[in-house]
Amino acid sequence: MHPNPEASQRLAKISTHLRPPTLQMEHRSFLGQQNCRAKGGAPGFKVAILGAAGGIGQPLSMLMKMNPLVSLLHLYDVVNSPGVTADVSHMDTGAVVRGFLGQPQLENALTGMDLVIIPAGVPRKPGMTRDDLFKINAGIVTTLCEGVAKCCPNAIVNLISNPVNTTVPIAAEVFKKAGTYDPKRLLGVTTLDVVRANTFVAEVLGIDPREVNVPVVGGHAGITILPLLSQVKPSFSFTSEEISRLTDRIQNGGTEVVEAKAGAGSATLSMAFAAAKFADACMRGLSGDAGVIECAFVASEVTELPFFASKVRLGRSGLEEVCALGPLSEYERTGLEKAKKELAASIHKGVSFIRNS
Ligand SMILES: NC(=O)c1ccc[n+]([C@@H]2O[C@H](COP(=O)([O-])OP(=O)(O)OC[C@H]3O[C@@H](n4cnc5c(N)ncnc54)[C@H](O)[C@@H]3O)[C@@H](O)[C@H]2O)c1
Ligand SMILES: O=C(O)C[C@H](O)C(=O)O
Repeated sequence: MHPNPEASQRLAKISTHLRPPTLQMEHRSFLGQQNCRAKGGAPGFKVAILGAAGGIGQPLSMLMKMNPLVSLLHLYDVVNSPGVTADVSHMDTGAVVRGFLGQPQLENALTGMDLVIIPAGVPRKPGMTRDDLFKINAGIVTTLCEGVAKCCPNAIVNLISNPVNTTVPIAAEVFKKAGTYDPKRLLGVTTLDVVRANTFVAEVLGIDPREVNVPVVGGHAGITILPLLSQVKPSFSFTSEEISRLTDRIQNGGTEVVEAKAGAGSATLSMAFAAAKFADACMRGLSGDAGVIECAFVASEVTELPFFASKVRLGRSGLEEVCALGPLSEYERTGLEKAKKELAASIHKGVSFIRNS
């Protein structure tokens, strides 16, 4: 007999209350039903991750579950989302987690969402360019964006799937076709380029990377990734040798990871970190925070190209302002011309993929 029968009774009550229903809840949430935890209706954003069981998707799911701005987290994938959902849902943070598996559950995954983050698609292997992913990922992004247009046309979309320079124009065309396109709500995620640039520059300056801010403009592939080292904060005068070495490393940061992973994929952890940072900025903007500035690949009039990555201001309606490039060095002006040529072809490829389909 327990020395304190009252405490023993209370404990028994708590443990029967906790264990079996928790398991039932995980199961029920997979049927798209209301999760018990949702009944309080905590204020916050409803976020879906499409491709949640992948290399990026899993750590990103964890990071979004940790974000206090998220009240409901929908994890969708065509494989393995039940396991990721069960795992992440046990974290004792505020967001309610629901899982969705396979195409028949895509609409339930998307309905009511404020923010949709898309890291679905195949990653590179050594020797491949991001453009080599086009054949498979173009179709995946099209299907997912058709779902967004139908089920949550007002959601902000953070598109991660490569090649970003082409998948963003594809998404725009899908939304135009559906009559839901709003350039303020479609953002290609290029935050990893900024994250890398800050880190590599901080190494040279010998300071904490969190104190560094390098705008990275253009696009998200090779020479289209254009770090504006002349605008680095805190300001610093690099030698030409430093500029060329840093630019090369930032442009090839993705390849550095692909080669180091030797066939096991591309950047996942640093990308999840970057995506979580960008999603947080989007939600802060939506909440009405002032002065939220990030770089992203968006519909733009900063150059003659219809899409371009640059600093943008995020606000209550998503993309509130595309910032001008500011003064460029001679080195950056030359880089910009080369970047624009490649970007024009990548954008055209995405637009024609939908218009000729
Ligand atoms: N924007 C960037 O900076 C950046 C950085 C890194 C990677 N990426 C890109 O992100 C993508 C994902 O990379 P990863 O390493 O996570 O790949 P991964 O293969 O580990 O994961 C991709 C996930 O997408 C899922 N998926 C495939 N088709 C789907 C569909 N139709 N609907 C929903 N989910 C689907 C897969 O099941 C898998 O779980 C790649 O295209 C990669 O090139 C972009
Ligand atoms: O390099 C890749 O293929 C993935 C991603 O675009 C990256 O920059 O790490």
